[in-house]
Amino acid sequence: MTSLPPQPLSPLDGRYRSAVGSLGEHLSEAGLNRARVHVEIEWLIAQTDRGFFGTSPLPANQKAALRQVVTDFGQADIDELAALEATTRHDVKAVEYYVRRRLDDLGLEHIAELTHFAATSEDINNLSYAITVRDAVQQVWLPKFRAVIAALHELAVEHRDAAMLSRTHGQPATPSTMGKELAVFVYRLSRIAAQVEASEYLGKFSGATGTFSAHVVAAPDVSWPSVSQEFVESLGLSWNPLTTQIESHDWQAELYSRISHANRVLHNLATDIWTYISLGAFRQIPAPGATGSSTMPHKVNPIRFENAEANLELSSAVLDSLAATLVTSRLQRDLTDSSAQRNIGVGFGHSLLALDNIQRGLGEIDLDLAVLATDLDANWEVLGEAIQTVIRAEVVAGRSTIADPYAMLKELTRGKRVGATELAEFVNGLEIGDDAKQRLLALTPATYTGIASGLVDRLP
Ligand SMILES: O=C(O)C[C@H](Nc1ncnc2c1ncn2[C@@H]1O[C@H](COP(=O)(O)O)[C@@H](O)[C@H]1O)C(=O)O
Repeated sequence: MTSLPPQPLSPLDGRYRSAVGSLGEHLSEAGLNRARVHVEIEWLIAQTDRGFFGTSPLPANQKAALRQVVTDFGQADIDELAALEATTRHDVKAVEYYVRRRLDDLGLEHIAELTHFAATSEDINNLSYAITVRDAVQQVWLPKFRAVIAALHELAVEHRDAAMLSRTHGQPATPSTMGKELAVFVYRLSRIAAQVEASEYLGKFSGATGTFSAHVVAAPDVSWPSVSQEFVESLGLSWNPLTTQIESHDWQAELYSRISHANRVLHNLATDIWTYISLGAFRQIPAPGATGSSTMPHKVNPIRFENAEANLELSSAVLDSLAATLVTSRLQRDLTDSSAQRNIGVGFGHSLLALDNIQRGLGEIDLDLAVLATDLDANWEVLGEAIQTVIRAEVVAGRSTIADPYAMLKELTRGKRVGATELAEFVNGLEIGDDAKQRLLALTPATYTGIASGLVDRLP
């Protein structure tokens, strides 16, 4: 047997590439390296702008040329960095040498020694991760998450009045509407979206052990904490003033826990929709040319929701692991964070893939109102709650002397099938006020939905 050409080990880079490829712009090794080059170049510009060590601010065309190194970053640069790293065996040192070469190309050798000046690798790495994770969240993950919420919101509004039998413990319970049940998820997911939106992205820039030691010994008169703060903030990040060698990664733990929480709520949604499909409440719209089962030709399987379920679990496994491991680093640093952070894209990728499947799945289902109506009509006993509650109110109001209405309704309905006629007879025989009796006689399982429809309108 001949060996296969090199193959991706992760399905995210294989069969699912088209659904998650946009994350690679930020959370890939190349995305990280481009951000590192960006940070190194901005640090060069920040230093010369401040005239450190007798330098002058670079003219606009030279700044533009330096920044173009970042905007033009492509395959040749990826390869060059890989070749450099093969020698240095240190990824950030490779970036430094790459930037120095670009300074040579641009005739800026006189500032070469300011490349990576006073910086430790983590100064570059933590800012690069903060930038790439921020951009991945804001430009890719959140828009997809918001699109799923919007699709769900639309379905909730469309089905706001679609009465359905509820099932608590899987058993028939007080009816609701499909719109209200979907609105619950819209509300939950929207809260998490707002939390993710408000996430903080922290950065440190303070040298090998967070003490500015190299900085101070080279330039004792500079207010280095201010320079550090200004530099970190100029990259659109929040400044972390007090760290060891590494940024402490608490913001990452917070963010990954939030995404993982979103995954779990989405998992709840996926399994609920799966169950509604299984009960016949939602019909699946067959895709032309698609096959459900290789042997049972009649089948349309809920594969979108099943795929989402699996990928949400995988995403949370990775993100939970990152959230746990990243907050510990022995003494002033160990390198476990570096190795663990390589998998941030894996965590986001599985979540994004799940979102894509949920979005597509939501577009391929149709509510079957006839099935909902049949289901409701087969379960009149759910009105037992309505009747016993109305009797209680009548007793308190002095219009009834019925003793223990709950027990009375339990006797009539518990574990039994009770039809419309039997219930009407029962209500007619009750000693309660006429108003209450008429209200109960008018009630059907399909109208016993309280203010479920109106609750949908309360969605923000
Ligand atoms: O500024 C410094 O470099 C200071 C140095 N600490 C380090 N900080 C950041 N990166 C470092 C550090 N040490 C190694 N490396 C390089 O990290 C890379 C680890 O590879 P991987 O496990 O694949 O993530 C891999 O490229 C390693 O070479 C220290 O001694 O405190």
